[in-house]
Amino acid sequence: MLQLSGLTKTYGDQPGVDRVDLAAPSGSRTVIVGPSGSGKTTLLRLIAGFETPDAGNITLDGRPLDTVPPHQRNIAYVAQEGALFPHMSVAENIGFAIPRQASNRESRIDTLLARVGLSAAMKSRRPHELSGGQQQRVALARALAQQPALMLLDEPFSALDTGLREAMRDMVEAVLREAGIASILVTHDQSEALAFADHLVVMRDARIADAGQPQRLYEQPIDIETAKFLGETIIFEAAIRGGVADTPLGPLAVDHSDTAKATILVRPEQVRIAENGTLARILHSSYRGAARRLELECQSAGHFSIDVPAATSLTQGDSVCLAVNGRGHVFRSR
Ligand SMILES: Nc1ncnc2c1ncn2[C@@H]1O[C@H](COP(=O)(O)OP(=O)(O)OP(=O)(O)O)[C@@H](O)[C@H]1O
Repeated sequence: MLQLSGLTKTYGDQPGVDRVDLAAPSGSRTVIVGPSGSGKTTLLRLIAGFETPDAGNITLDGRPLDTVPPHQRNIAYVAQEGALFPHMSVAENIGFAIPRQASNRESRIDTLLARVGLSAAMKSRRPHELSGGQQQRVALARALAQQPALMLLDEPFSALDTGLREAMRDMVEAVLREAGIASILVTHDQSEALAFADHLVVMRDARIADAGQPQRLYEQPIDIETAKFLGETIIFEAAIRGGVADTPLGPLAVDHSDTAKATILVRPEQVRIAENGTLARILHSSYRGAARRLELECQSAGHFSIDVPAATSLTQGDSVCLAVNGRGHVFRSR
């Protein structure tokens, strides 16, 4: 189990990471998301030991890491571009952390290659003879060869295109799960974060803005900024009476006690077209293959977009009635 408490790192007068507390149980998958400059990479580099904290501490399985150099931390690091040794073959890269004299060295390299979905024919290739996705697979195999307690993944899929990205993400998740290795993944991509994480951390201005189970963060984010960071939003103010908010989209059950004025979140996918309900006008309709996206204007709930079946006959200028599924979320802080 990795434990961070009060972890702080400042560059001049610029906070990199500010009083961060975090626990990652063994075998867990933590994802850190946040806008550029929010401190994600700094946090990973502190954990890896590439940076020294100004305050706070890091323990792994109860052992303080303050004075432990990076290569003795039992932590592997996979960077954005893989950073393979260019002059070494695939086999030599993967075998880097396996002692030369180990009798099972070759078979371990073969097992790791297979585990990341690469054929044995790749063994003698150099990194420049591999695609971006293959290079990232080798980087992952090299990190797995260290048999770490914790794997740090800093935007490891960001150089790959969408389809490959998803395949790689699923592969990495499966491999780490099988090996029982805890991981901390940094990404810019909200959907990647929600898909990979069992614990999601949103960073902002060097601090943790919100953390918890991905579904909780998506449905019940702590504040408007976190809500917007994790997906599209419809936000309005309304009074709550008897657990029901009187909203521009009609009466809506909410997760908060009664108050005269609350700020409420609804996700656009909760909104559907209904026989009757709140009137909205279609400003724009665009075909997206699997669905059609309607950009709507609703007098008091503003502009937002919803996806409907692609075959719909609704077009720009039409009026529709809207209803909301599920509950609205009331922000506790703003
Ligand atoms: N070596 C450094 N020297 C000075 N300032 C730094 C250094 N590394 C990071 N910072 C600053 O610390 C803050 C956090 O940077 P960090 O790279 O951790 O953010 P990030 O969330 O990983 O951003 P990105 O998503 O763009 O990679 C930024 O304001 C950055 O300018």
